Amino acid sequence: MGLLVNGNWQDKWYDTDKSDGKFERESAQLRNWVTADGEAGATGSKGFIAEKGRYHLYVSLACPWAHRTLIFRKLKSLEDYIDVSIVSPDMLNNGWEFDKSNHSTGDALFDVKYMHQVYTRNKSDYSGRVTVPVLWDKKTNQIVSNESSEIIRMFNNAFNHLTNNSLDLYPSELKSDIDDVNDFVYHNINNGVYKCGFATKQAAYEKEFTTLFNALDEIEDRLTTNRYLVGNTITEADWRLFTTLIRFDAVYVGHFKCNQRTIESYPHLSSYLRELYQWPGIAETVDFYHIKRHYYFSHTMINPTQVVPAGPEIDYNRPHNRHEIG
Ligand SMILES: N[C@@H](CCC(=O)N[C@@H](CS)C(=O)NCC(=O)O)C(=O)O
Repeated sequence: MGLLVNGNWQDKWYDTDKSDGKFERESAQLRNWVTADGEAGATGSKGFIAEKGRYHLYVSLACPWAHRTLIFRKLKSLEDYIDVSIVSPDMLNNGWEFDKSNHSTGDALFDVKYMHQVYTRNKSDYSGRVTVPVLWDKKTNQIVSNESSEIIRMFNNAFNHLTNNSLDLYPSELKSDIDDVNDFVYHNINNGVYKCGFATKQAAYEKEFTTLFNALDEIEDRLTTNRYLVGNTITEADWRLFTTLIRFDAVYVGHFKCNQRTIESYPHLSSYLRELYQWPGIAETVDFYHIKRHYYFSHTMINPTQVVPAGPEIDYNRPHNRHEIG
Protein backbone atom coordinates (compact mmCIF):
# COMPACT_ATOMS: atom_id res chain seq x y z
CA MET A 1 0.00 0.00 0.00
CA GLY A 2 1.35 3.42 -0.84
CA LEU A 3 0.86 6.62 -2.75
CA LEU A 4 2.15 8.76 -5.60
CA VAL A 5 4.36 11.75 -4.82
CA ASN A 6 4.99 13.93 -7.89
CA GLY A 7 4.31 10.92 -10.07
CA ASN A 8 6.62 8.57 -8.15
CA TRP A 9 5.27 5.57 -6.29
CA GLN A 10 6.15 5.36 -2.58
CA ASP A 11 5.28 2.39 -0.44
CA LYS A 12 3.81 3.91 2.71
CA TRP A 13 1.02 2.99 5.12
CA TYR A 14 -1.51 5.55 6.43
CA ASP A 15 0.01 8.06 8.83
CA THR A 16 -2.05 7.96 12.04
CA ASP A 17 0.66 9.53 14.24
CA LYS A 18 -0.40 13.04 13.37
CA SER A 19 -3.98 12.32 14.56
CA ASP A 20 -3.45 10.40 17.82
CA GLY A 21 -4.03 6.97 16.34
CA LYS A 22 -7.08 8.00 14.34
CA PHE A 23 -7.54 7.04 10.65
CA GLU A 24 -8.43 10.04 8.48
CA ARG A 25 -9.54 9.39 4.91
CA GLU A 26 -8.25 11.71 2.17
CA SER A 27 -10.80 13.35 -0.12
CA ALA A 28 -10.88 12.23 -3.75
CA GLN A 29 -9.16 14.73 -6.06
CA LEU A 30 -10.59 14.03 -9.52
CA ARG A 31 -14.14 15.28 -9.64
CA ASN A 32 -15.49 15.82 -13.15
CA TRP A 33 -18.96 14.62 -14.15
CA VAL A 34 -20.34 12.76 -17.14
CA THR A 35 -23.61 14.44 -18.06
CA ALA A 36 -26.29 13.81 -20.69
CA ASP A 37 -25.40 16.98 -22.63
CA GLY A 38 -21.72 17.30 -21.73
CA GLU A 39 -22.27 20.39 -19.60
CA ALA A 40 -20.17 20.60 -16.43
CA GLY A 41 -21.52 18.92 -13.30
CA ALA A 42 -21.36 20.15 -9.72
CA THR A 43 -17.54 20.21 -9.88
CA GLY A 44 -14.83 19.94 -12.55
CA SER A 45 -14.81 20.64 -16.28
CA LYS A 46 -17.35 20.19 -19.03
CA GLY A 47 -17.00 17.98 -22.09
CA PHE A 48 -17.82 14.55 -20.67
CA ILE A 49 -20.95 13.76 -22.63
CA ALA A 50 -22.62 10.39 -22.03
CA GLU A 51 -21.77 8.06 -24.94
CA LYS A 52 -21.82 4.32 -25.42
CA GLY A 53 -18.36 2.73 -25.03
CA ARG A 54 -16.57 5.98 -24.20
CA TYR A 55 -15.97 5.41 -20.48
CA HIS A 56 -14.14 2.65 -18.65
CA LEU A 57 -14.54 1.73 -15.00
CA TYR A 58 -11.66 0.47 -12.85
CA VAL A 59 -12.78 -1.45 -9.78
CA SER A 60 -11.76 -3.83 -7.07
CA LEU A 61 -14.40 -6.43 -6.22
CA ALA A 62 -13.21 -6.21 -2.62
CA CYS A 63 -13.74 -2.49 -2.25
CA PRO A 64 -17.06 -1.27 -0.82
CA TRP A 65 -16.76 2.09 -2.61
CA ALA A 66 -16.09 0.49 -5.99
CA HIS A 67 -18.87 -2.01 -5.33
CA ARG A 68 -21.41 0.84 -5.31
CA THR A 69 -20.47 1.72 -8.88
CA LEU A 70 -20.82 -1.88 -10.04
CA ILE A 71 -24.27 -2.05 -8.46
CA PHE A 72 -25.38 1.12 -10.25
CA ARG A 73 -23.90 -0.10 -13.52
CA LYS A 74 -26.03 -3.21 -13.12
CA LEU A 75 -29.28 -1.57 -11.93
CA LYS A 76 -29.05 1.15 -14.55
CA SER A 77 -28.47 -1.26 -17.49
CA LEU A 78 -25.03 0.21 -18.22
CA GLU A 79 -23.13 -3.01 -18.77
CA ASP A 80 -23.08 -2.60 -22.56
CA TYR A 81 -22.20 1.08 -22.23
CA ILE A 82 -19.35 1.08 -19.72
CA ASP A 83 -16.73 -1.68 -19.67
CA VAL A 84 -14.75 -2.68 -16.60
CA SER A 85 -11.28 -3.72 -15.49
CA ILE A 86 -10.94 -5.55 -12.18
CA VAL A 87 -7.76 -5.39 -10.11
CA SER A 88 -6.29 -8.33 -8.18
CA PRO A 89 -7.45 -8.68 -4.58
CA ASP A 90 -3.95 -8.32 -3.13
CA MET A 91 -2.87 -4.73 -2.56
CA LEU A 92 0.72 -4.89 -1.35
CA ASN A 93 3.92 -2.85 -1.94
CA ASN A 94 2.83 -1.64 -5.36
CA GLY A 95 -0.76 -0.90 -4.46
CA TRP A 96 -3.55 -2.20 -6.70
CA GLU A 97 -2.26 -4.54 -9.43
CA PHE A 98 -3.55 -6.10 -12.63
CA ASP A 99 -2.21 -9.62 -12.32
CA LYS A 100 -4.21 -11.94 -14.56
CA SER A 101 -2.77 -14.95 -12.72
CA ASN A 102 -4.27 -13.51 -9.54
CA HIS A 103 -7.98 -12.92 -10.16
CA SER A 104 -7.63 -9.73 -12.20
CA THR A 105 -9.07 -9.11 -15.65
CA GLY A 106 -5.88 -7.23 -16.52
CA ASP A 107 -5.96 -3.60 -17.57
CA ALA A 108 -8.20 -3.61 -20.64
CA LEU A 109 -7.07 -0.17 -21.82
CA PHE A 110 -3.27 0.06 -21.48
CA ASP A 111 -2.25 -3.37 -20.24
CA VAL A 112 -0.20 -1.77 -17.45
CA LYS A 113 0.76 -3.72 -14.32
CA TYR A 114 -0.30 -1.28 -11.65
CA MET A 115 -3.20 1.04 -11.00
CA HIS A 116 -0.75 3.85 -10.17
CA GLN A 117 0.29 3.78 -13.83
CA VAL A 118 -3.29 4.62 -14.80
CA TYR A 119 -3.13 7.62 -12.46
CA THR A 120 0.17 8.85 -13.96
CA ARG A 121 -1.24 8.43 -17.47
CA ASN A 122 -3.86 10.91 -16.40
CA LYS A 123 -1.30 13.26 -14.80
CA SER A 124 2.38 12.43 -14.93
CA ASP A 125 3.22 14.27 -11.68
CA TYR A 126 0.14 13.18 -9.71
CA SER A 127 0.40 13.23 -5.92
CA GLY A 128 -2.05 11.35 -3.73
CA ARG A 129 -3.41 7.93 -2.94
CA VAL A 130 -4.21 5.58 -5.79
CA THR A 131 -7.76 4.51 -5.10
CA VAL A 132 -10.51 2.65 -6.90
CA PRO A 133 -13.06 3.16 -8.34
CA VAL A 134 -11.84 5.28 -11.26
CA LEU A 135 -13.95 6.31 -14.24
CA TRP A 136 -11.71 6.84 -17.28
CA ASP A 137 -12.56 8.71 -20.50
CA LYS A 138 -11.13 6.86 -23.50
CA LYS A 139 -11.82 9.77 -25.86
CA THR A 140 -9.80 12.45 -24.07
CA ASN A 141 -7.54 9.99 -22.25
CA GLN A 142 -8.06 11.15 -18.72
CA ILE A 143 -9.73 10.30 -15.45
CA VAL A 144 -13.24 11.69 -15.15
CA SER A 145 -13.65 10.89 -11.47
CA ASN A 146 -12.25 8.86 -8.61
CA GLU A 147 -15.16 9.54 -6.25
CA SER A 148 -17.69 6.72 -6.03
CA SER A 149 -20.50 8.80 -4.51
CA GLU A 150 -20.40 11.00 -7.62
CA ILE A 151 -19.88 8.21 -10.14
CA ILE A 152 -23.13 6.58 -8.93
CA ARG A 153 -24.98 9.88 -9.36
CA MET A 154 -23.72 10.06 -12.97
CA PHE A 155 -24.82 6.49 -13.56
CA ASN A 156 -28.19 7.28 -12.03
CA ASN A 157 -29.18 9.75 -14.72
CA ALA A 158 -26.58 10.77 -17.34
CA PHE A 159 -27.19 7.77 -19.62
CA ASN A 160 -30.98 7.43 -19.28
CA HIS A 161 -31.69 8.71 -22.78
CA LEU A 162 -29.37 6.05 -24.23
CA THR A 163 -30.40 3.09 -22.10
CA ASN A 164 -34.09 3.94 -21.64
CA ASN A 165 -33.62 2.93 -18.03
CA SER A 166 -35.46 5.54 -15.97
CA LEU A 167 -35.05 3.96 -12.53
CA ASP A 168 -34.29 6.88 -10.22
CA LEU A 169 -32.35 6.03 -7.08
CA TYR A 170 -32.00 9.69 -6.08
CA PRO A 171 -35.46 11.14 -6.76
CA SER A 172 -35.75 14.90 -6.25
CA GLU A 173 -38.48 14.70 -3.62
CA LEU A 174 -36.32 12.44 -1.44
CA LYS A 175 -32.95 14.16 -1.98
CA SER A 176 -32.68 15.87 1.36
CA ASP A 177 -33.73 12.73 3.30
CA ILE A 178 -31.26 10.63 1.30
CA ASP A 179 -28.47 13.16 1.90
CA ASP A 180 -29.15 13.08 5.65
CA VAL A 181 -29.07 9.28 5.85
CA ASN A 182 -25.99 9.13 3.62
CA ASP A 183 -24.14 11.53 5.86
CA PHE A 184 -24.99 9.50 8.97
CA VAL A 185 -24.20 6.15 7.34
CA TYR A 186 -20.96 7.36 5.72
CA HIS A 187 -19.37 8.80 8.85
CA ASN A 188 -20.57 6.21 11.33
CA ILE A 189 -20.81 2.98 9.33
CA ASN A 190 -19.19 2.98 5.83
CA ASN A 191 -16.12 4.80 7.06
CA GLY A 192 -16.81 3.83 10.69
CA VAL A 193 -15.60 0.26 10.18
CA TYR A 194 -12.34 1.58 8.66
CA LYS A 195 -11.89 3.97 11.58
CA CYS A 196 -12.15 0.99 13.95
CA GLY A 197 -9.88 -1.23 11.87
CA PHE A 198 -7.15 1.29 11.08
CA ALA A 199 -7.02 2.91 14.54
CA THR A 200 -3.58 2.45 16.05
CA LYS A 201 -4.41 3.52 19.62
CA GLN A 202 -6.83 1.82 22.02
CA ALA A 203 -8.76 4.98 22.86
CA ALA A 204 -9.21 5.93 19.19
CA TYR A 205 -10.48 2.43 18.41
CA GLU A 206 -12.92 2.27 21.34
CA LYS A 207 -14.42 5.64 20.50
CA GLU A 208 -15.10 4.58 16.91
CA PHE A 209 -16.39 1.17 18.02
CA THR A 210 -19.04 2.77 20.24
CA THR A 211 -20.05 5.19 17.50
CA LEU A 212 -20.34 2.37 14.95
CA PHE A 213 -22.57 0.12 17.07
CA ASN A 214 -24.76 3.00 18.24
CA ALA A 215 -25.31 3.82 14.59
CA LEU A 216 -26.13 0.21 13.67
CA ASP A 217 -28.63 0.11 16.57
CA GLU A 218 -30.24 3.26 15.24
CA ILE A 219 -30.55 1.80 11.73
CA GLU A 220 -31.95 -1.43 13.18
CA ASP A 221 -34.69 0.64 14.88
CA ARG A 222 -35.46 2.47 11.68
CA LEU A 223 -35.79 -0.81 9.79
CA THR A 224 -38.39 -2.18 12.20
CA THR A 225 -40.97 0.17 10.70
CA ASN A 226 -39.38 1.26 7.41
CA ARG A 227 -38.79 -1.26 4.69
CA TYR A 228 -35.83 0.78 3.38
CA LEU A 229 -33.70 3.56 4.80
CA VAL A 230 -35.84 6.33 3.32
CA GLY A 231 -39.43 5.14 3.73
CA ASN A 232 -40.70 2.42 1.48
CA THR A 233 -38.72 3.13 -1.67
CA ILE A 234 -35.31 1.67 -2.32
CA THR A 235 -32.80 4.46 -2.98
CA GLU A 236 -29.12 5.19 -3.33
CA ALA A 237 -28.89 5.32 0.47
CA ASP A 238 -29.70 1.59 0.70
CA TRP A 239 -27.09 0.57 -1.84
CA ARG A 240 -24.48 2.67 -0.08
CA LEU A 241 -25.20 0.88 3.20
CA PHE A 242 -25.44 -2.53 1.53
CA THR A 243 -21.78 -2.67 0.44
CA THR A 244 -20.64 -2.26 4.05
CA LEU A 245 -23.21 -4.67 5.52
CA ILE A 246 -22.35 -7.47 3.09
CA ARG A 247 -18.66 -7.27 4.13
CA PHE A 248 -19.38 -6.92 7.83
CA ASP A 249 -19.63 -10.47 9.14
CA ALA A 250 -17.04 -11.86 6.71
CA VAL A 251 -14.38 -9.21 7.33
CA TYR A 252 -15.13 -6.28 9.61
CA VAL A 253 -16.15 -8.35 12.65
CA GLY A 254 -12.77 -10.09 12.75
CA HIS A 255 -10.23 -8.11 10.77
CA PHE A 256 -11.42 -4.64 11.80
CA LYS A 257 -12.39 -5.72 15.37
CA CYS A 258 -16.01 -4.61 14.91
CA ASN A 259 -17.12 -7.46 17.10
CA GLN A 260 -19.75 -6.21 19.52
CA ARG A 261 -22.18 -8.22 17.43
CA THR A 262 -22.65 -9.51 13.90
CA ILE A 263 -25.15 -8.24 11.32
CA GLU A 264 -26.67 -11.74 11.44
CA SER A 265 -27.61 -11.11 15.09
CA TYR A 266 -29.73 -8.05 14.23
CA PRO A 267 -33.19 -9.28 13.15
CA HIS A 268 -34.02 -6.36 10.86
CA LEU A 269 -30.59 -5.41 9.54
CA SER A 270 -29.95 -9.03 8.60
CA SER A 271 -33.27 -9.58 6.82
CA TYR A 272 -32.88 -6.21 5.06
CA LEU A 273 -29.40 -7.25 3.97
CA ARG A 274 -30.80 -10.48 2.53
CA GLU A 275 -33.49 -8.61 0.63
CA LEU A 276 -30.88 -6.39 -0.99
CA TYR A 277 -28.58 -9.32 -1.71
CA GLN A 278 -31.46 -11.14 -3.43
CA TRP A 279 -32.39 -8.10 -5.55
CA PRO A 280 -32.14 -9.07 -9.24
CA GLY A 281 -28.55 -8.73 -10.45
CA ILE A 282 -26.97 -7.90 -7.11
CA ALA A 283 -25.62 -11.27 -5.93
CA GLU A 284 -23.43 -11.43 -9.03
CA THR A 285 -21.71 -8.20 -7.98
CA VAL A 286 -20.67 -9.75 -4.65
CA ASP A 287 -17.43 -11.75 -4.61
CA PHE A 288 -16.51 -13.14 -1.19
CA TYR A 289 -13.20 -14.52 -2.44
CA HIS A 290 -11.97 -11.03 -3.41
CA ILE A 291 -13.50 -9.49 -0.29
CA LYS A 292 -11.89 -11.80 2.25
CA ARG A 293 -8.61 -12.20 0.44
CA HIS A 294 -8.08 -8.48 -0.06
CA TYR A 295 -8.46 -7.38 3.53
CA TYR A 296 -6.83 -10.29 5.32
CA PHE A 297 -3.96 -10.66 2.87
CA SER A 298 -3.20 -7.00 2.13
CA HIS A 299 -3.23 -5.39 5.55
CA THR A 300 -0.16 -7.11 6.91
CA MET A 301 0.21 -4.74 9.84
CA ILE A 302 -3.18 -5.99 11.08
CA ASN A 303 -2.79 -9.63 9.99
CA PRO A 304 0.92 -10.40 9.55
CA THR A 305 0.38 -14.12 8.87
CA GLN A 306 -1.89 -13.29 5.90
CA VAL A 307 -4.03 -16.29 6.79
CA VAL A 308 -7.55 -15.77 5.44
CA PRO A 309 -10.37 -17.14 7.62
CA ALA A 310 -12.38 -20.00 6.16
CA GLY A 311 -15.80 -18.84 7.45
CA PRO A 312 -18.29 -17.57 8.18
CA GLU A 313 -20.97 -19.69 6.54
CA ILE A 314 -24.02 -17.51 5.98
CA ASP A 315 -26.84 -18.22 3.57
CA TYR A 316 -27.82 -14.83 2.15
CA ASN A 317 -30.38 -16.56 -0.05
CA ARG A 318 -32.67 -17.69 2.74
CA PRO A 319 -36.06 -15.93 2.95
CA HIS A 320 -36.06 -12.32 4.10
CA ASN A 321 -39.78 -11.69 4.75
CA ARG A 322 -39.32 -7.95 4.36
CA HIS A 323 -42.66 -7.53 2.54
CA GLU A 324 -44.24 -7.64 6.01
CA ILE A 325 -42.57 -4.31 6.93
CA GLY A 326 -43.89 -0.83 6.15
N1 LIG B 1 -13.55 8.45 -1.83
C1 LIG B 1 -13.23 7.29 -2.53
C2 LIG B 1 -12.58 6.25 -1.62
C3 LIG B 1 -12.15 5.05 -2.39
C4 LIG B 1 -11.16 4.19 -1.59
O1 LIG B 1 -10.66 4.57 -0.52
N2 LIG B 1 -10.84 2.98 -2.11
C5 LIG B 1 -9.91 2.10 -1.44
C6 LIG B 1 -10.26 0.66 -1.66
S1 LIG B 1 -11.57 0.07 -0.66
C7 LIG B 1 -8.54 2.26 -2.05
O2 LIG B 1 -8.40 2.20 -3.25
N3 LIG B 1 -7.53 2.45 -1.20
C8 LIG B 1 -6.16 2.55 -1.58
C9 LIG B 1 -5.41 3.51 -0.73
O3 LIG B 1 -6.00 4.20 0.11
O4 LIG B 1 -4.20 3.60 -0.92
C10 LIG B 1 -14.50 6.78 -3.15
O5 LIG B 1 -15.51 6.58 -2.45
O6 LIG B 1 -14.49 6.59 -4.35
